[in-house]
Amino acid sequence: MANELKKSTPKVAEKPAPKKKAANPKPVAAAPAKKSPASSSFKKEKEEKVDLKKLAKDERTHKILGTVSLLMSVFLFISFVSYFSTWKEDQSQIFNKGIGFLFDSGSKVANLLGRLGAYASHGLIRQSFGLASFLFCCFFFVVGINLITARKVFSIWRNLRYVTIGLIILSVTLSFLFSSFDFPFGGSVGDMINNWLKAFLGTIGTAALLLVVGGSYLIWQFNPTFKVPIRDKEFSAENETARLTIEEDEAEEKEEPLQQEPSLIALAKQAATINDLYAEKEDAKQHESNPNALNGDGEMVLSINPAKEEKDYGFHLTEREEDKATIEEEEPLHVNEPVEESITGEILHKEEEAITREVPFEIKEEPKPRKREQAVENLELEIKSKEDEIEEDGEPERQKDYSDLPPYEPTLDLRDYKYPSVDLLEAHGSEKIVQDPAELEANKNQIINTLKNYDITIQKISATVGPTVTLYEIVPAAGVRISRIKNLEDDIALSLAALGIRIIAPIPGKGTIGIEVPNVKKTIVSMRTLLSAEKFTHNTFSLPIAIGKKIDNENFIVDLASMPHLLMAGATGQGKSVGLNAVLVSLLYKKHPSQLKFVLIDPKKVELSVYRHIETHFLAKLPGEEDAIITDTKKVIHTLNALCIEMDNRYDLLKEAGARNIKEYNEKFTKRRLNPQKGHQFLPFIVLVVDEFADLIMTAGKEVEMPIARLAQLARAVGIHLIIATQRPSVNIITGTIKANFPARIAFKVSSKIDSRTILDAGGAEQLIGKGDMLISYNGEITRLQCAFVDTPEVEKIVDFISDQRGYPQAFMLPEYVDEKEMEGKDFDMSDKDPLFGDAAKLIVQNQMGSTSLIQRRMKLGYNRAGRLMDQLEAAGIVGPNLGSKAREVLVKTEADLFEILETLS
Ligand SMILES: Nc1ncnc2c1ncn2[C@@H]1O[C@H](COP(=O)(O)OP(=O)(O)OP(=O)(O)O)[C@@H](O)[C@H]1O
Repeated sequence: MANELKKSTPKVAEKPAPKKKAANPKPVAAAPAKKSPASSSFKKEKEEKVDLKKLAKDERTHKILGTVSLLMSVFLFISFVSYFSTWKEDQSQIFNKGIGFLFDSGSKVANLLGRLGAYASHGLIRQSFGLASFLFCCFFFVVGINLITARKVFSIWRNLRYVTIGLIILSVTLSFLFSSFDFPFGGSVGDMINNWLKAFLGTIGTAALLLVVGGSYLIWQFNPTFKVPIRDKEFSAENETARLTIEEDEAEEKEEPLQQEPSLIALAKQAATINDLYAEKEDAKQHESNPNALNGDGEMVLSINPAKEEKDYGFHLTEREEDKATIEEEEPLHVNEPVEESITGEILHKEEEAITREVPFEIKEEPKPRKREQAVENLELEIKSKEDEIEEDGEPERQKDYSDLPPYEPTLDLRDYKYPSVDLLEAHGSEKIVQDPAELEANKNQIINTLKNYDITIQKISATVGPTVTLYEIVPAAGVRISRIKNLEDDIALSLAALGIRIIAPIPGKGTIGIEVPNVKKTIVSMRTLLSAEKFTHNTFSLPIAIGKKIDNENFIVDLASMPHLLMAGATGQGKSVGLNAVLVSLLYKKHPSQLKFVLIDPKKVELSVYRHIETHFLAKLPGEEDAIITDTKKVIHTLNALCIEMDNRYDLLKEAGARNIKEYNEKFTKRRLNPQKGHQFLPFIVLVVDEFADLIMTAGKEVEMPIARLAQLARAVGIHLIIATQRPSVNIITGTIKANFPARIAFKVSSKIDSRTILDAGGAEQLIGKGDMLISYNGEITRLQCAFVDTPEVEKIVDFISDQRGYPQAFMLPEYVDEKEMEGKDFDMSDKDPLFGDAAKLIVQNQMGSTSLIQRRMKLGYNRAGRLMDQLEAAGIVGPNLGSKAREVLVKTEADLFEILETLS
C-alpha cells in the first residue's frame, strides 16, 4: 500500500489539478497533446493552460523576444552614442518637463533616436550609471543572441553578474576620475558612491580601494583556472618523413648543382598551416605508392629522416610524384619541400647493373585515432553483458535539472595544479637520424647479390631509414616465390653480417617483401621529442600514450582507453621498464590528478617506487594501507579484488545514470544531470600497472589470474585499464585467458621464437636488437617501433615537480575488500566490545545497510576499527555475514528491536 502511494505521488504532482479526476492514469504523459473523452469543461481549461505553456516554450516566441532584445541593444547603443553630442540640449528640457517630455510633441529633440532615445540615455547615463550604462547594450545583446540561436552561446547568469558588478565599479571609477567634468561620466549613482567614499576614505583611500576592487574583478572575470596551453616549441620535425633522392652518375663523379623548382616553392608558400602540410604529406604518400610513377633506370629510392645535411649532397626541392615522373636520367635529384625544421628528400641511386629499378617509398599509415575510437565505442555497445543489463533495466535516473549551474569542473579541486613541462625531460643525443649513404648502398648491394646467388632476381628495391633499423623493401621479379626469400632469411642475415635481420614476407597490404637491417649508428628516441610533438599535445584521446617511433619515423601515439589493456613482455634488460615509464610519463603529462589514478603493483619493489611521492595526486590504494605501491602478494590479491568491487560499483552507478560508459557518465555528471547526494561522483580513469606479472602468477596463481581476467574482460567501459609487464613470457604466465583479453601486446627482445609466439602469436621478437627495439601487436597489425627513452632521473624530476604541488588530503581510496577465508571462525567476546558498538549498531539499523565504509565515513573511524565493529555486529546477530562486494544484510529491522538486543548485551 505504501508503495502504491509512493508511486502515484509524483504522477499526481505532475498533472494539472483537474486531471486528477481522469479515470485512466495512462494518458498522463501525453495528456496535453491528446484529446481525451473527458467532459468539455475540463477540455477548455486544460487547453488554455497548455497553450500558454506552449507559447512560452515556442521557438518562435524565443526568436521574437531575441530580436526585440537585440534591437534594444542597438537602440540603446545608438542613443548613448548620440547622447555624447546632444546631452546638453535635451537635458534641460527633460529636467523641466520630467516624464511629460516623452509625450510632449512640441519639444525639440537633438538625440538621434528622438524623445525616447533622449529620455532613455538621460535616465541611464545621467541619472544612473554614466558611461557604464553601455553594459546594458552588452546584456541585451547576450540575451538576444541566446534566444535567437536557442543555445547557451553566452551564459546569461554570468553576464548578469558581470554587468551588475561592472556597472557599479565602472560608474564609481569614472566618477572618481572625471569628477571635474560637466559630462556625467559616472552618472548619479557613480557620483553618489564616489562622494560617500571620498568622505569616508579620503581621495587616496578611494583610489586604492578602486584599484583593489578593479583588480579583483578582473581576476574574478578571467578566472585563473584558464589554462595556458603548453605550446609546442619544437614543432614535429620528427613527424615529417624526410627523403633524399641521390642520383649517382657513373660518368660524372661530382654532384649536380642544387636547383629549386618554382612549383614547390609555391607549394611551400601555400602550406601556410601545419595541417595543410600534413594533408600534403598524406597525398604524397598515396602518389608515391604508385611504382609506375618513375621511370629512372636502376634507381634505388632511400628515405632518410631528418636530412638537414642533405644540402651537402646537392638536393633539390620537388613536387613529389609529378616531379618524379618528369625526372630525366641526367636531371639533378630532388628533395621535398622543407616543413618547418624538417627537410624532405629522396636519394636515388643509379645502379651499374640494369637489375634494379627505383621504387617509390611508402610511409605506413598510422591508425586513424578517431576511427579507432569510434570502432571501440561501437564494440563497447555490443559485447558486455553488464552493459546489456543497463540497456534492459537501466532507467535513466530522474534528477532535478541543475543545468542552470555552470558545468562541474573536476580539475577545480586542485585548480592551481600545473602540468609538467617538457623542459623536465632531456634530449638524448641528436634528434636527427644519422644515416650513412655508403652503408645503405653497401647493404642494398649485399641484398641484391645474396638473392642473385640463389637465382632470385628483383625488380625494385627501396629503403626507409628509421631510428634503429632500415627497412629495405624489395619487389621480386615475376615468378619468384615469396617463401623462397623467407627461407633464405638466415643466409641474408649472414651475408649482411648483422644481428636482428627480420624478414617480412610479404609486407601486409603491399606486394613487397621487407628486410629490416639494424643501423650501425642507432638514434635514441627521446621522450621529449614525442611529448612535444603536435600529435601528442593536440590529440583528443582519453589516455594518450606515446610509445615510440615507427620505422618511417612517425610517432606512435595511441589511446590506452581504446587499446584497452596492454601486455608488455621481454627478456630482462631489453627496455621493459623504460617502456613502462614512457607510458606512465605520457599519462602524467596529459592528465590532471582528478582525471586519473594509478594502482601500482611492483613485486620487485624497486621499479615503480619512484612514483610513491605522487600518492596524494595520482595513486589509489586500499583503505587502511600505508603504502600505495603494492609489493606484497597477499595485498595484491586484496587490491585486485578491491578493483573488481570498484568496477562493480561503477557499473551500478552507470546503470543508475543510464550511461553506457565512463565517458557518457562523466559527461552527464559534469552537466549536473546526476545527483551527488545519490552517490554519483566524477569518475577518474584507473590504470592498473603490474610490473612483474610472472612473480605473481608463480606465487598466487589463479587468485591473481581470475580477478585480472575479470577486470580485463569487463573494466574498460568503466574506465579501468590494465598494463601488465613480464620478463617471463611463457605459456603458464601468459595464459590463454590473459592473452584473449589483452589484444594490444608489446614484445621487447626475447630469447626464443617460442616466447615471441607466446606474446605476439608470431615470431620476430627474438630477432630484435634490444635497447627499446620492440614489436607491438595492435589493431591486428604488428609494427616495429623504437621505444621512447626516458631515464630514471627524468622520471624523478617529473615526480618531484608534481609532488611539490598541493595534492588531495589522501590517496584515492579503493573500496574495502574483506577476505572471507580470513574472517571465518573469528569469534568475539561480547564483554570486550568496542565503546562505539551501540552507535555503530544504531547507524547500521537506521540506514538498513551493513557497510563498513558507512561506519568509517559517518563515524570518522579508521578502516581497521570500522572492520572490527562490523565483525562485532555480526557476532551480535545484528548484521549477516560478509557478502564480498555487496553490503551485509541487516538482520535487525527496527530501532526498538535493536534496543532490546543492546539491553540484553549490556
Ligand atoms: N628505448 C630505449 N632507448 C635506448 N636505450 C634503451 C631503451 N630502453 C632501454 N634502453 C637501455 O636498456 C637498459 C635496460 O633497460 P630496462 O631497464 O628498461 O630493461 P628491463 O627490460 O626493464 O630490464 P629488467 O627486466 O631487468 O628490469 C637501459 O638502462 C637503457 O640503457
